[in-house]
Amino acid sequence: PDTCLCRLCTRRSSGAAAPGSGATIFALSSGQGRCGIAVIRTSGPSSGHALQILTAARDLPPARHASLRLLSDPRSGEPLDRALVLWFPGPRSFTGEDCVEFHVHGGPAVVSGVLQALGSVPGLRPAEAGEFTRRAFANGKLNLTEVEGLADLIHAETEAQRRQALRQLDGELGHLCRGWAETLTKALAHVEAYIDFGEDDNLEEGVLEQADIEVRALEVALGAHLRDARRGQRLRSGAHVVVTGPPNAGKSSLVNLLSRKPVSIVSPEPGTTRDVLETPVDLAGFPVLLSDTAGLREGVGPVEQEGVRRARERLEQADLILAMLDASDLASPSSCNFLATVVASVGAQSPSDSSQRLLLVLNKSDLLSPEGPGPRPDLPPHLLLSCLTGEGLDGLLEALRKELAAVCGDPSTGSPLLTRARHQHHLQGCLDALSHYKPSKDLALAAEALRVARGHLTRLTGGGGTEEILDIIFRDFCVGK
Ligand SMILES: Nc1nc2c(ncn2[C@@H]2O[C@H](COP(=O)(O)OP(=O)(O)OP(=O)(O)O)[C@@H](O)[C@H]2O)c(=O)[nH]1
Ligand SMILES: [K+]
Ligand SMILES: [Mg+2]
Repeated sequence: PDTCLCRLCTRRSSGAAAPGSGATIFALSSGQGRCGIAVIRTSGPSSGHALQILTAARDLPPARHASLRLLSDPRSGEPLDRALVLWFPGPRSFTGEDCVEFHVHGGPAVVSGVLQALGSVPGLRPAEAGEFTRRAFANGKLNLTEVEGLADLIHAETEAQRRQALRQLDGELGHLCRGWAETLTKALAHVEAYIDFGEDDNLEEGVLEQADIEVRALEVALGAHLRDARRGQRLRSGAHVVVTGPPNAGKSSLVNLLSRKPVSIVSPEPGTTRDVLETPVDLAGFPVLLSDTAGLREGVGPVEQEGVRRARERLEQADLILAMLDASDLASPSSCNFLATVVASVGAQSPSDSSQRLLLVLNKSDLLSPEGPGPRPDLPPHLLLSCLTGEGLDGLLEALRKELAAVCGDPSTGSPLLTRARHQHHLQGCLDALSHYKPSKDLALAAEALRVARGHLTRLTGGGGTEEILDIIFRDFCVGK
């Protein structure tokens, strides 16, 4: 253990830290740069001691109460700042260890002065990225899906992402998995009892049948969640929305309007956009990667032809297609061709399969004469818009919100989403293992299938997680988190 020469050092930490957690770590936990208040945290057995040294006080402040204290450098005695300090003795702290928070004035000199003072206290060292959360996980304060939720919450950029991350941090997904794992444990107990006492009369009737019913119900539930899997991942990393249509329909005008910046060149010349231009936008609270593409037409030069090829390629990856036509030009060959190919082929898919979705937008509504006949009566469902006047934009945004809720899943309702490929992998593994559960054939193999299936659920929430997985997940965190 670290020894301290400081005369103030009258007691060690409250001893609540997990055994073997080792060093006490410290870091700036609020953002870098000049700010009103900066928060510096410590975690580990020497936290209380560090607080005593920096406040030159024999006693620790009352636990979990903000106290105003003068902080000074223990080496020179020089005052550093008048700050709020909070003392969180373990295990009732974020990491489960003894923790201290210093709320100091946010000037760079104050922050670096306090960090240096902490670094001079024996037993303290700067924290590595994600180390606070890692300790919280090691001490059972958060399970793995909650850690992922916290990482997502820190990185959330849109409303829907924030809601989803908060739900995961609240442990909804972990709770669901634990319930499923319990079902498997019970079924396993029944099968094992049957293996041991199968011939006995003492065994309750219908033990195996009950296990069977529960396992089959679990398979149905897992299947339903897996079908939702891509939605949660889209919510985390952004849904692909691709704007397509014949040349000059106003695709680039719409992309600029939705992203509120001049992403693409707009001009009266057909064939202006050639490359695929991708921009991240927040559409109605959902994270979206919006792609502008070349107008679809044949018989053009090689460069534009390559643009059309790229546009078609990008179209295949779209979660949601914004199909755009010039409302004043619906009879043209390029419009008819577009309706007959792209719009008809996506529209023909059944809406229940989770493949692509499409919104048909008729732009340039300002060019339609108020008395004249509206758009063709044989058109599929569509929205009228004018990128020029902004008319119809609210309706389009509302339609987009509905479509994106279907594409990404609605994080305010419904069951917890699987936001990562890791979640999908383990649920699929669990389901695959259950397909080998056939107690009528071989009881020992059936029991093994239940064990393997349960193992996948446990690993999803971090039980028996390997260091490798932990490294990948904690890599997302920054220092001080
Ligand atoms: N009147 C009117 N003109 C529009 C509207 N939207 C776009 N335009 C005009 O239509 C022309 C083509 O617009 P773009 O946004 O470049 O069309 P595009 O579909 O991206 O064209 P390509 O990239 O060449 O395929 C430009 O002159 C725009 O100013 C609209 O709502 N009303
Ligand atoms: K154009
Ligand atoms: Mg364009």
